[in-house]
Amino acid sequence: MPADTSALGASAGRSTPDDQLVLALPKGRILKELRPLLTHAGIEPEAAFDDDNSRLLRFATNVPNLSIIRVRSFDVATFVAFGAAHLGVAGNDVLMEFDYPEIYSPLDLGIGACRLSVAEPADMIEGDDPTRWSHVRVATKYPEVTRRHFAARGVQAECVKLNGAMELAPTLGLCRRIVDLVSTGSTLKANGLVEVEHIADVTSRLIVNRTAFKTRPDEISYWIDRFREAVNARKA
Ligand SMILES: Nc1ncnc2c1ncn2[C@@H]1O[C@H](COP(=O)(O)OP(=O)(O)OP(=O)(O)O)[C@@H](O)[C@H]1O
Ligand SMILES: O=P(O)(O)OC[C@H]1O[C@H](OP(=O)(O)OP(=O)(O)O)[C@H](O)[C@@H]1O
Repeated sequence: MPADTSALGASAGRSTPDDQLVLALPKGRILKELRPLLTHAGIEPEAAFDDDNSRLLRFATNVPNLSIIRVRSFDVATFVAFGAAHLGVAGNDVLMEFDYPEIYSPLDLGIGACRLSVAEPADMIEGDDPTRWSHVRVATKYPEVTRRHFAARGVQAECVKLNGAMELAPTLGLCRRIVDLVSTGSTLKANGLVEVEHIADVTSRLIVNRTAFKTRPDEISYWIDRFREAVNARKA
């Protein structure tokens, strides 16, 4: 049963775009998994949200004081950290990379499960001893996480920032190793790479701007509770 949002006290016509709560959602694969959770939490975006041809970026919902923005996954964290959005959904890969102190992450949504790993060409593995590395050159979308991961054991990581298709980098001589997300492992396999180190497990989280949580505690707690119920219903 979707949640009864009338408990929020937001009646049609009462809120203006300026006082609406803004929920930032990532485009792409997470959105597909998130859709049933949204419905269960009682949020139905306007029709344009599901129309791939629509150029709209901010969407009204059935809840008068809640609108949705659809942005790139890394930008969800930035919109929430700067308070431009009050709530959002982001993978902990993104949260680890930015490490924004303004973001509070109260709920694991249990979607977007994958892992962040170090990988290298399969034919390099024999004779390669990671404990002997002192300097590595790595292609990644996650330079901060990568540097921290290697620095923790005294290895200096030189990171080459890429935004996708990291798996191409070793074959084309850009670097010998990559740090990227792995789920089924098929992208690594198809490109002749193997995982050599696990950095972190990844799932998507509900995130909240800390200041907004202090200034609008009832509304934000309401949505955390609705999402928690949706996650529990999915597990049941
Ligand atoms: N293979 C995967 N399996 C499961 N979850 C994934 C996988 N790849 C990415 N994710 C999760 O989904 C989030 C968004 O990834 P996605 O691939 O949709 O965006 P992107 O194409 O990398 O970024 P952008 O939004 O900048 O185009 C990641 O931050 C991660 O948390
Ligand atoms: O282990 P797998 O199941 O193969 O998934 C891993 C792939 O998924 C992600 O890429 P995505 O498909 O999002 O494309 P991108 O490189 O454009 O981000 C990630 O960057 C890997 O390339």
